[in-house]
Amino acid sequence: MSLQINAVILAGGMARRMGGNDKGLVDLNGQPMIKHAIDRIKPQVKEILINANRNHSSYAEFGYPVVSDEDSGYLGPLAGMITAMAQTNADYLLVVPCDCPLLPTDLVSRMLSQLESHDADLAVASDGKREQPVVMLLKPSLRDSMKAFLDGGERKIDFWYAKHNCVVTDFSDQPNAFVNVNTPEQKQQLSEAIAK
Ligand SMILES: Nc1nc2c(ncn2[C@@H]2O[C@H](COP(=O)(O)OP(=O)(O)OP(=O)(O)O)[C@@H](O)[C@H]2O)c(=O)[nH]1
Repeated sequence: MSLQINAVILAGGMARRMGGNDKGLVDLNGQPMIKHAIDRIKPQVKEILINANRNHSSYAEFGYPVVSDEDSGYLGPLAGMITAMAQTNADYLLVVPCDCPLLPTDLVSRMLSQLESHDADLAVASDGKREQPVVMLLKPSLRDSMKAFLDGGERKIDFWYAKHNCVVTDFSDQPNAFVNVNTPEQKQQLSEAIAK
């Protein structure tokens, strides 16, 4: 029996460094930022969920369900994850942010293979220098633990996964895969690099 893997694309942040403009909808080389992530992830998963806290009708135009954080307090990415984990019936949930337009096309296969070979609960991606805490493959059954962590006032994702059986999947062979866009200047730089 093949495993079902679904994805949530997190677009629920305030995007303060982008001047408050909704980062997932900001144009990058002719497409909304989130569309680049969707195109990378779509072939790798069965279903996609978009997690956004504003502009729902714009996000709905991509053709996937859109959900807001259960708690509307902008509690950070973990809030989006627990919302998505409650709504999925998949074996594993892939979590990615909306602001990484160059995500690996072999993200799921490599994380899953490592996760299974280590009998781990979750895999987190690394670019070889840093772990990428908002790029994870995890079991939805971890939701209770994540919710308790968040309810306890904690926000740091790496502190949460350090409590679990976690493997780090190395993507240092794709050094730009997790380039992320937080500011208008970074958007301009990436736009020029993609266009070359
Ligand atoms: N659901 C949800 N996602 C969030 C929240 N805060 C950040 N994220 C998402 O987590 C990822 C990383 O977010 P950041 O870039 O650190 O935060 P941001 O709010 O988008 O941007 P800044 O305000 O500039 O820090 C992005 O995909 C965000 O959309 C939140 O409160 N809820």
